[in-house]
Amino acid sequence: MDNLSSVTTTLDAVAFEVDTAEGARRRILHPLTLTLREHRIAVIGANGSGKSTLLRLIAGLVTPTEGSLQLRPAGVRPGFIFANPQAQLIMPVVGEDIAFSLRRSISSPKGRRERSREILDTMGLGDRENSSIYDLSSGERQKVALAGVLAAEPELVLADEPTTLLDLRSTVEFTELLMGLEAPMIVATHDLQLAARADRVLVFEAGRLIADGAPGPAIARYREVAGAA
Ligand SMILES: Nc1ncnc2c1ncn2[C@@H]1O[C@H](COP(=O)(O)OP(=O)(O)OP(=O)(O)O)[C@@H](O)[C@H]1O
Repeated sequence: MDNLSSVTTTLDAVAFEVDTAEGARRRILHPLTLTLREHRIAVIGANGSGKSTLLRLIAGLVTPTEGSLQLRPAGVRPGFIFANPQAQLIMPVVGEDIAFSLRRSISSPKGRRERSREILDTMGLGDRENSSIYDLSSGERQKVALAGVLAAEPELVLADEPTTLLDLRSTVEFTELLMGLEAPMIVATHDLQLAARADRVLVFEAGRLIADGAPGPAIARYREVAGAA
Protein backbone atom coordinates (compact mmCIF):
# COMPACT_ATOMS: atom_id res chain seq x y z
CA MET A 1 0.00 0.00 0.00
CA ASP A 2 1.39 3.40 -0.93
CA ASN A 3 -0.27 5.60 1.62
CA LEU A 4 -0.31 4.07 5.06
CA SER A 5 -1.93 7.14 6.57
CA SER A 6 -5.03 6.39 4.52
CA VAL A 7 -5.92 3.30 6.58
CA THR A 8 -9.38 3.85 8.05
CA THR A 9 -11.20 1.66 10.55
CA THR A 10 -14.95 2.20 10.69
CA LEU A 11 -17.17 0.80 13.41
CA ASP A 12 -20.88 1.07 12.88
CA ALA A 13 -22.84 0.25 16.06
CA VAL A 14 -20.35 -2.50 16.88
CA ALA A 15 -21.13 -4.43 20.06
CA PHE A 16 -19.68 -7.58 21.56
CA GLU A 17 -21.48 -9.99 23.87
CA VAL A 18 -20.55 -13.33 25.39
CA ASP A 19 -22.49 -16.14 27.04
CA THR A 20 -21.98 -16.35 30.77
CA ALA A 21 -21.65 -19.55 32.80
CA GLU A 22 -25.16 -18.83 34.17
CA GLY A 23 -26.61 -19.01 30.66
CA ALA A 24 -27.13 -15.25 30.35
CA ARG A 25 -25.50 -12.84 27.89
CA ARG A 26 -22.92 -10.31 29.01
CA ARG A 27 -22.20 -7.18 27.03
CA ILE A 28 -18.45 -6.61 26.92
CA LEU A 29 -18.61 -3.71 24.49
CA HIS A 30 -21.70 -1.52 24.14
CA PRO A 31 -22.68 -0.34 20.63
CA LEU A 32 -19.88 1.81 19.33
CA THR A 33 -19.80 3.98 16.22
CA LEU A 34 -16.38 5.39 15.37
CA THR A 35 -14.09 6.28 12.50
CA LEU A 36 -10.40 5.80 13.25
CA ARG A 37 -7.77 7.15 10.89
CA GLU A 38 -5.21 9.01 12.99
CA HIS A 39 -1.62 7.80 12.80
CA ARG A 40 -1.30 7.04 16.53
CA ILE A 41 -4.37 6.12 18.55
CA ALA A 42 -4.20 5.08 22.22
CA VAL A 43 -6.99 3.20 23.98
CA ILE A 44 -6.99 3.58 27.76
CA GLY A 45 -9.28 2.60 30.62
CA ALA A 46 -9.59 0.44 33.71
CA ASN A 47 -8.92 -3.32 33.77
CA GLY A 48 -11.77 -5.10 32.05
CA SER A 49 -13.12 -1.96 30.38
CA GLY A 50 -12.98 -3.49 26.89
CA LYS A 51 -9.71 -2.21 25.41
CA SER A 52 -8.35 -5.59 24.31
CA THR A 53 -11.76 -6.56 23.00
CA LEU A 54 -11.79 -3.48 20.77
CA LEU A 55 -8.34 -4.34 19.39
CA ARG A 56 -9.27 -7.97 18.86
CA LEU A 57 -12.39 -6.89 16.96
CA ILE A 58 -10.36 -4.57 14.73
CA ALA A 59 -7.80 -7.35 14.14
CA GLY A 60 -10.57 -9.75 13.17
CA LEU A 61 -9.58 -12.11 15.99
CA VAL A 62 -13.19 -11.92 17.21
CA THR A 63 -16.35 -10.98 15.33
CA PRO A 64 -18.83 -8.31 16.46
CA THR A 65 -22.06 -9.80 17.77
CA GLU A 66 -23.84 -6.66 16.48
CA GLY A 67 -23.01 -3.94 13.98
CA SER A 68 -20.33 -3.90 11.34
CA LEU A 69 -16.63 -3.15 11.25
CA GLN A 70 -14.58 -2.31 8.19
CA LEU A 71 -10.94 -1.65 7.46
CA ARG A 72 -10.20 0.41 4.37
CA PRO A 73 -8.71 0.15 1.83
CA ALA A 74 -10.02 -3.38 1.44
CA GLY A 75 -7.42 -6.03 2.21
CA VAL A 76 -5.51 -4.01 4.85
CA ARG A 77 -3.31 -6.43 6.78
CA PRO A 78 -3.18 -5.72 10.52
CA GLY A 79 -0.30 -6.95 12.69
CA PHE A 80 -1.00 -7.70 16.36
CA ILE A 81 1.49 -7.25 19.21
CA PHE A 82 0.50 -8.99 22.45
CA ALA A 83 1.45 -7.95 25.98
CA ASN A 84 3.26 -11.24 26.39
CA PRO A 85 5.68 -11.80 23.51
CA GLN A 86 5.88 -15.47 24.40
CA ALA A 87 2.44 -15.74 22.82
CA GLN A 88 3.80 -14.88 19.40
CA LEU A 89 7.38 -16.13 19.25
CA ILE A 90 7.20 -19.35 17.29
CA MET A 91 10.76 -20.42 16.57
CA PRO A 92 13.39 -21.11 19.28
CA VAL A 93 16.11 -18.90 17.76
CA VAL A 94 15.73 -15.15 17.19
CA GLY A 95 16.82 -15.08 13.52
CA GLU A 96 14.68 -18.10 12.71
CA ASP A 97 11.63 -16.49 14.26
CA ILE A 98 11.95 -13.37 12.10
CA ALA A 99 12.71 -15.49 9.02
CA PHE A 100 9.52 -17.46 9.74
CA SER A 101 7.49 -14.24 9.55
CA LEU A 102 9.08 -13.55 6.16
CA ARG A 103 8.09 -16.89 4.64
CA ARG A 104 5.20 -15.42 2.64
CA SER A 105 7.07 -12.42 1.25
CA ILE A 106 10.55 -13.85 0.53
CA SER A 107 10.88 -17.27 -1.05
CA SER A 108 14.61 -17.98 -0.63
CA PRO A 109 16.00 -18.94 2.79
CA LYS A 110 19.08 -16.80 2.06
CA GLY A 111 16.89 -13.78 1.26
CA ARG A 112 14.92 -14.34 4.46
CA ARG A 113 18.12 -14.53 6.52
CA GLU A 114 19.43 -11.29 5.03
CA ARG A 115 16.16 -9.41 5.55
CA SER A 116 15.87 -10.82 9.06
CA ARG A 117 19.38 -9.49 9.83
CA GLU A 118 18.43 -6.05 8.51
CA ILE A 119 15.29 -5.91 10.65
CA LEU A 120 17.15 -7.03 13.77
CA ASP A 121 19.85 -4.42 13.10
CA THR A 122 17.31 -1.60 12.90
CA MET A 123 15.91 -2.70 16.26
CA GLY A 124 19.32 -2.82 17.91
CA LEU A 125 19.21 -6.62 18.09
CA GLY A 126 21.80 -7.37 15.42
CA ASP A 127 23.97 -9.32 17.87
CA ARG A 128 21.10 -11.56 19.04
CA GLU A 129 20.36 -13.25 15.72
CA ASN A 130 21.61 -16.64 16.92
CA SER A 131 20.37 -16.34 20.50
CA SER A 132 17.74 -18.63 21.92
CA ILE A 133 14.55 -16.68 22.53
CA TYR A 134 14.60 -18.17 26.06
CA ASP A 135 17.90 -16.39 26.81
CA LEU A 136 16.51 -12.93 26.05
CA SER A 137 15.34 -10.40 28.61
CA SER A 138 11.63 -9.46 28.56
CA GLY A 139 12.46 -6.22 26.75
CA GLU A 140 14.53 -8.00 24.11
CA ARG A 141 11.83 -10.62 23.68
CA GLN A 142 9.20 -7.91 23.18
CA LYS A 143 11.43 -6.27 20.56
CA VAL A 144 11.86 -9.59 18.75
CA ALA A 145 8.08 -10.05 18.79
CA LEU A 146 7.68 -6.57 17.30
CA ALA A 147 10.38 -7.36 14.72
CA GLY A 148 8.43 -10.48 13.75
CA VAL A 149 5.23 -8.48 13.34
CA LEU A 150 7.00 -5.80 11.30
CA ALA A 151 8.64 -8.42 9.09
CA ALA A 152 5.18 -9.22 7.78
CA GLU A 153 4.85 -5.51 6.81
CA PRO A 154 1.50 -4.85 8.47
CA GLU A 155 -0.44 -1.85 7.21
CA LEU A 156 -1.99 -1.28 10.63
CA VAL A 157 -0.24 -2.17 13.90
CA LEU A 158 -2.48 -3.19 16.80
CA ALA A 159 -0.58 -3.35 20.08
CA ASP A 160 -2.23 -4.72 23.21
CA GLU A 161 -0.42 -3.42 26.29
CA PRO A 162 2.97 -3.95 24.68
CA THR A 163 4.98 -2.32 27.48
CA THR A 164 3.28 -4.05 30.42
CA LEU A 165 6.14 -6.46 31.12
CA LEU A 166 8.93 -3.98 30.53
CA ASP A 167 11.10 -2.04 32.96
CA LEU A 168 11.45 1.72 32.65
CA ARG A 169 14.41 1.72 30.25
CA SER A 170 12.90 -0.97 28.02
CA THR A 171 9.56 0.86 28.09
CA VAL A 172 11.24 4.06 26.89
CA GLU A 173 13.16 2.21 24.16
CA PHE A 174 10.17 0.21 23.07
CA THR A 175 7.92 3.29 23.04
CA GLU A 176 10.42 5.02 20.74
CA LEU A 177 10.35 2.04 18.39
CA LEU A 178 6.56 2.04 18.32
CA MET A 179 6.36 5.78 17.79
CA GLY A 180 8.88 5.57 14.98
CA LEU A 181 6.86 3.05 12.98
CA GLU A 182 5.70 4.14 9.59
CA ALA A 183 2.46 2.17 9.77
CA PRO A 184 -0.50 3.58 11.69
CA MET A 185 -0.94 2.11 15.15
CA ILE A 186 -3.73 1.57 17.66
CA VAL A 187 -2.35 0.74 21.09
CA ALA A 188 -4.24 -0.35 24.21
CA THR A 189 -2.20 0.71 27.20
CA HIS A 190 -2.06 1.54 30.90
CA ASP A 191 1.04 3.62 30.19
CA LEU A 192 -0.25 7.18 30.26
CA GLN A 193 3.08 8.57 29.02
CA LEU A 194 2.68 6.46 25.91
CA ALA A 195 -0.97 7.54 25.58
CA ALA A 196 0.06 11.19 25.95
CA ARG A 197 2.07 10.89 22.73
CA ALA A 198 -0.87 9.67 20.66
CA ASP A 199 -2.75 11.83 18.18
CA ARG A 200 -6.06 10.65 19.61
CA VAL A 201 -7.01 8.90 22.84
CA LEU A 202 -10.11 6.76 23.41
CA VAL A 203 -11.14 6.20 27.02
CA PHE A 204 -13.23 3.17 27.93
CA GLU A 205 -15.14 2.46 31.11
CA ALA A 206 -17.17 -0.71 31.59
CA GLY A 207 -17.45 -1.38 27.86
CA ARG A 208 -18.44 2.16 26.91
CA LEU A 209 -16.46 4.93 25.24
CA ILE A 210 -16.53 7.80 27.72
CA ALA A 211 -14.00 10.17 26.15
CA ASP A 212 -12.45 10.56 22.74
CA GLY A 213 -10.08 13.28 21.64
CA ALA A 214 -6.72 14.91 22.26
CA PRO A 215 -4.55 13.23 24.92
CA GLY A 216 -4.74 16.07 27.48
CA PRO A 217 -8.50 16.14 28.10
CA ALA A 218 -8.98 12.40 27.46
CA ILE A 219 -6.33 11.40 30.02
CA ALA A 220 -7.72 13.96 32.49
CA ARG A 221 -11.16 12.34 32.11
CA TYR A 222 -9.66 8.89 32.73
CA ARG A 223 -7.93 10.15 35.89
CA GLU A 224 -11.20 11.67 37.06
CA VAL A 225 -13.14 8.44 36.54
CA ALA A 226 -10.38 6.43 38.22
CA GLY A 227 -10.47 8.78 41.21
CA ALA A 228 -6.89 9.81 40.55
CA ALA A 229 -7.46 13.35 39.29
N1 LIG B 1 -14.48 -14.15 25.07
C1 LIG B 1 -14.79 -13.70 26.29
N2 LIG B 1 -15.56 -14.44 27.12
C2 LIG B 1 -15.91 -13.99 28.34
N3 LIG B 1 -15.53 -12.80 28.84
C3 LIG B 1 -14.76 -12.03 28.06
C4 LIG B 1 -14.35 -12.44 26.74
N4 LIG B 1 -13.58 -11.45 26.21
C5 LIG B 1 -13.53 -10.49 27.16
N5 LIG B 1 -14.22 -10.83 28.25
C6 LIG B 1 -14.42 -10.01 29.47
O1 LIG B 1 -14.71 -8.72 29.01
C7 LIG B 1 -14.13 -7.72 29.86
C8 LIG B 1 -13.29 -6.82 29.03
O2 LIG B 1 -12.12 -7.52 28.67
P1 LIG B 1 -10.90 -6.83 27.92
O3 LIG B 1 -9.82 -7.84 27.88
O4 LIG B 1 -11.37 -6.25 26.66
O5 LIG B 1 -10.54 -5.68 28.95
P2 LIG B 1 -9.29 -4.71 28.99
O6 LIG B 1 -9.82 -3.33 29.08
O7 LIG B 1 -8.35 -5.01 27.89
O8 LIG B 1 -8.66 -5.12 30.39
P3 LIG B 1 -7.15 -5.14 30.93
O9 LIG B 1 -6.73 -3.73 31.12
O10 LIG B 1 -7.31 -5.87 32.25
O11 LIG B 1 -6.34 -5.91 29.94
C9 LIG B 1 -13.40 -8.49 30.95
O12 LIG B 1 -14.23 -8.54 32.08
C10 LIG B 1 -13.18 -9.86 30.33
O13 LIG B 1 -13.13 -10.84 31.31
